[in-house]
Amino acid sequence: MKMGRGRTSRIRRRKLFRSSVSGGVSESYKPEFIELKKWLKDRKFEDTNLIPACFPGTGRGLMSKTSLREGQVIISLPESCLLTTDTVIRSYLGAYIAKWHPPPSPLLALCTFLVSEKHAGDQSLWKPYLEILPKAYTCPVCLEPEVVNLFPKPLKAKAEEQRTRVQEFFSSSRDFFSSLQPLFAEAVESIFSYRALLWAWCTVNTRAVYVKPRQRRCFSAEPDTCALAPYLDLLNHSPRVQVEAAFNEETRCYEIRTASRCRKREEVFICYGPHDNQRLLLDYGFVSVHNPHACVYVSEGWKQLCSY
Ligand SMILES: C[S@@+](CC[C@H](N)C(=O)[O-])C[C@H]1O[C@@H](n2cnc3c(N)ncnc32)[C@H](O)[C@@H]1O
Repeated sequence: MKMGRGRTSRIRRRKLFRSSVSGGVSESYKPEFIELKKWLKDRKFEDTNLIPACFPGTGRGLMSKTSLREGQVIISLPESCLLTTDTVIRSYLGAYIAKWHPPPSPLLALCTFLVSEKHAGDQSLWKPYLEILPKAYTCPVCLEPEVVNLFPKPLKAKAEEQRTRVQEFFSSSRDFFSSLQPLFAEAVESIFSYRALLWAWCTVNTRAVYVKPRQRRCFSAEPDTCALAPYLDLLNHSPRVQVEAAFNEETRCYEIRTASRCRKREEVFICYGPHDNQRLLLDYGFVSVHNPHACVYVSEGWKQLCSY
């Protein structure tokens, strides 16, 4: 192909260069995203700024449709789209939670709802959201012990702690799951398996946004600060961007305002926090290359050696 030398061809080449910098390939044509967009529209959310796309390096994320200014609200998700403990309490699980002693944790309520709705399949009102959730996760708790064994000692210890925590979460929740038997035709043990709970735990752990703590008597004293935010939770992390994210009491929407500019068709990032790579791997199942918060953990032996 002959390359022109005029202004139009320069603009065309610049455009080509830009899209190859981001390298994002739109996924908005996929049936699962078409369904999700319809579901969101029914809940009064229509996105003008972003489209789902797949990016080299970061995988699935959101791409800007137009250029985004500093200070612009990039997404404003209505309360009706959020999955919180309120959603769970209002559901068929509410009565079971209210009568269970000791009161279940807010995390258990969210995980139970996710597993139960996933089990409901086509009957679930949350199906379009559940369909776009990852089928599997890469947090250390999901990795084979042989893989965890290859981690540096401090990370291996944290990964084992995480596995113990999730296993205990499962064993301490089994009686509560048994109490839900009247809701299901199948045995609850086959629905609320360790595998299913692990998937739900990772879903909440890697995707939930922070909301103002609420205190309700039907839940244990653990903080009730997690909300699942469909679509918004497709935003990937970059330690280099700054955003403000919070539930706006006036608009009754969860809003994200960016402090960084973003060009058209680039991946739009948010910052999950100033996390080092150990924290990112433990909490989200990935590490960030060129992470300005990266640090090296040294074990006791090394500390003693360095103090000589
Ligand atoms: C809130 S979700 C973001 C959307 C997610 N990529 C998806 O496809 O559903 C968080 C997960 O995205 C992935 N992720 C986020 N930021 C990333 C990054 N900078 N590089 C690689 N993976 C990332 C990790 O798997 C993380 O657990």
